[in-house]
Amino acid sequence: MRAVAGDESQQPLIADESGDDATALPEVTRKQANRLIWLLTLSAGLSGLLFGYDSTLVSIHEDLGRPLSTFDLSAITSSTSLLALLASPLAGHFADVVGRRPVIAAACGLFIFGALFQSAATNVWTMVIGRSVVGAAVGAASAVVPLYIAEIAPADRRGQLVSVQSLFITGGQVVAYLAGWAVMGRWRWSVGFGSVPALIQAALLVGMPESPRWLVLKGRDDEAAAVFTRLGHDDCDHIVSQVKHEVQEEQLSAGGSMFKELITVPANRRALTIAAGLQALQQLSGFNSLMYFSATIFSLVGFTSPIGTSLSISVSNFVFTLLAFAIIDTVGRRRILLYSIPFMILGLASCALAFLHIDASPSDSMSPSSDASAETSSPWSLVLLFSLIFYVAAYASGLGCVPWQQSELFSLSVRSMGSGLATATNWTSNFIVGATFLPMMHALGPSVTFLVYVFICLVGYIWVWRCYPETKSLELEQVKKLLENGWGVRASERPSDLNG
Ligand SMILES: O[C@H]1[C@H](O)[C@@H](O)[C@H](O)[C@@H](O)[C@H]1O
Repeated sequence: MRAVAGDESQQPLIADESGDDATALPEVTRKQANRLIWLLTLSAGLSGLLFGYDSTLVSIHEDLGRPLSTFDLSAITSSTSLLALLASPLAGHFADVVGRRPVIAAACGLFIFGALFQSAATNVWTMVIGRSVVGAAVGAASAVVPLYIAEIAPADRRGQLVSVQSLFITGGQVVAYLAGWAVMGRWRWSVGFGSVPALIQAALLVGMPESPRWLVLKGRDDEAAAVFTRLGHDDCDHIVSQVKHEVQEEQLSAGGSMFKELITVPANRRALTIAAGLQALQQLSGFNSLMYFSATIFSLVGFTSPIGTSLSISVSNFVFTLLAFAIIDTVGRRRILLYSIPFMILGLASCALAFLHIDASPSDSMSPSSDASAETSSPWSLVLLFSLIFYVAAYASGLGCVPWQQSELFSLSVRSMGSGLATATNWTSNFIVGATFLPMMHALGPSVTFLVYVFICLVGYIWVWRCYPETKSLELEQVKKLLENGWGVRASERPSDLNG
């Protein structure tokens, strides 16, 4: 357990919220609180399943009134990420004004509506509208769900609980591949199926309490204390007054405007730089080019079952997210990234090498070529497959998961706006990678394209090493202190320095 140097007023809060303190509660109460925290995490995390499911490419081949052109396909696929990037900062704003829970509920409603609308689409433009509605839901949920989970989680399990969302996302991507396969072209079923988890979530939302920290922010202290009690804190008045004190301090220093506070207060500005930087790095390292185009890549290099091979990418992504989930609170966020990014670089570099030996000339189509089975895979194609899986494993155990811890970096009064802006950075970068991957493959060739991602990961590694402090086990209220006088990397690496 840690305290920030020189800040005596934080000490009791740390004791209140630690896992140790929870053991002081009667066993039954502690178990009930644990169960509730898990239930809330899983209910909120269901949005992640929809995020993963809906952010995967839909393969629609007919049935929309005309054969689909490349333009139609890109409009259908990019509408999701475009709307997600617009919706996430808005969701951050509304999560501050009306609360975290109503925004999760609104996203849930949009998921249901969007899924049904898509499955009834009669032409390209109605499909684009359906995808856009789902995109807005994905954007809102991806900004607010990790924030909600971080605000209800005990400090020592926060990393793991927030990572549940990543497990759901990557699980949703596997299910989307499997569903696409199982329905074999009956895409109306696969898009409509997206409404099922959303309906389950709608039912679960009825019993979901508002984030107690947001309640304190809005002066609803009694309600906040009641939620903290249900979450297993035994001295709720104390934690409420600590969070309140924090809010008052922040409001005094910023003079009212949330955006001004985010940009002008140095600790907040650093938090935003780290959160948005990590999200940009997650996307610009190129992972989603595999998610979206791996079937195309595999058909180019002559694999007989490109879709099956692509499934191995999404399954590896899911399996290694489990690893991140298991170790994030013990190894820590920063250390996981410092250990895993070098392996990403290695994987990408050996992909670039393999491509040098493979005759892969990209075509205009985004769909895997159907006569790929005519070619035979060379040993270099196998090297490519293993390198890609290696890269995915390294990505999933670090960069795929860690940036979603973003909300812990922000102090309460700017947390939702900061998380919204960082999420918008994720979707903007996602859009850039989706739009540039195939043109880069054409213009630069596959080897150089992969070397570009190597370069981005190298720069990202150095930046993480210099600027991203370890936040594991710190209270949300403490992280702000860490960022007050610099990036806080040294202080966070030496727990003894943090014990005032
Ligand atoms: O954390 C998730 C996860 O890594 C997904 O697999 C990826 O598709 C998303 O873009 C990312 O945000």
